[in-house]
Amino acid sequence: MSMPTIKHVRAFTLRGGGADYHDQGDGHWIDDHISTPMAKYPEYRQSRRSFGINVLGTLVVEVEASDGTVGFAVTTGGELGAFIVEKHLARFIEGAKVTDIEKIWDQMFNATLYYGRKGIVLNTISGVDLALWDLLGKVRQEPVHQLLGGPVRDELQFYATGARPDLAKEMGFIGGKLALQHGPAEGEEGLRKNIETLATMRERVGDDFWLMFDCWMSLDLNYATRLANAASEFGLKWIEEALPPDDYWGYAALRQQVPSGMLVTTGEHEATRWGFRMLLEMGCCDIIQPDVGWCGGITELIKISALADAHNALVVPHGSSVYSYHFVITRTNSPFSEFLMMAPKADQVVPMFNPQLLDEPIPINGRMKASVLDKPGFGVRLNPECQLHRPYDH
Ligand SMILES: C[C@H](O)[C@H](O)[C@@H](O)[C@@H](O)C(=O)O
Ligand SMILES: [Mg+2]
Repeated sequence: MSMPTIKHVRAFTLRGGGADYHDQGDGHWIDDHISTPMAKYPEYRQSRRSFGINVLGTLVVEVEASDGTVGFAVTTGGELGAFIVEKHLARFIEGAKVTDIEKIWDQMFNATLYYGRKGIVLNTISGVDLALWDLLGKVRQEPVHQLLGGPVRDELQFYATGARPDLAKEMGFIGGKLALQHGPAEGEEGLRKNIETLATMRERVGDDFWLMFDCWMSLDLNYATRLANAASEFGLKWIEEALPPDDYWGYAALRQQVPSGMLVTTGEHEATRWGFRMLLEMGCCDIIQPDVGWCGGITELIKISALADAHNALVVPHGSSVYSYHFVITRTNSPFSEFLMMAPKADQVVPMFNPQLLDEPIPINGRMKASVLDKPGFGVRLNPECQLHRPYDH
């Protein structure tokens, strides 16, 4: 069966929310005194935008096939990613068949090995890979989940990340993940405030609703251990990304030191099968949380997930909208998903990559039927009202 070839790949940038979901305006919970590795500097403690969490913006990758079919994807990457696509990766994409996804990935990864391996380069490779899966699905008129082997369950269930786990419970989510607001630089007073927040939420949600802390790489081993022990009294289900991503040794120690039954999770800033092999083989965590738009795309996440399965680890991808939903629904070791509450007060369910993706599905009562995903590719369209900018061409 002859398959179309890829005629063009184009890279655009977009600002304002979307895939770079930290790129929000004032008054948003996601930028309200969240603990980060920069919080040791008081001038960078109140707002993550102050130190540049949103400098990259969204990268839009578009691939057009010889039969006129167009696939696309969005991820975090902006102008840096656009440069890498147009000036470097395009040569491996244009002229290839729409089915050459593995080969294109291998060439993109090995050709950028001298300056890539993780971070913006893997974000960019992920964006291309997601666009290629979208294109293949559209050419074959099949949803991506069907290309991956099909659903293993009838619906997805979600926990919600945001400032209001109490409202998330009312909306039908299975749990609520709080962004930790105080780190080591704020001493015992900060630790007490963290626990007070957890205690208040536990009081509101009762005993059977998951509560988690997301520490966004901001702690040290001692603080994380003390936080976990203090939080145990209020049934903290997991402590997420407590340490910097490269501190595999610290994670391995933390996992031995947290109270019995508390889970240690990490991985959203890790990339490739090799990075996750380190996390798994060093016993760093119980759940890995790759972001499919940052770890290498669907093509790499398939490999990461199989490795995790062999280690009896769960794979719960970091919130990445449809790009992870189509994956999670097909994996037995991905029993639930994250949904990032992008409404400024975390008081209503809005599409995660708002406003960039039209037809982006949202959880209803904390769940999403697999049938909602039964549209070709990832089943979303780029919002034509979003002003695309193409900073480079080739
Ligand atoms: C809520 C966290 O601080 C981050 O903003 C979020 O992007 C990520 O860590 C998550 O797990 O959702
Ligand atoms: Mg996280």
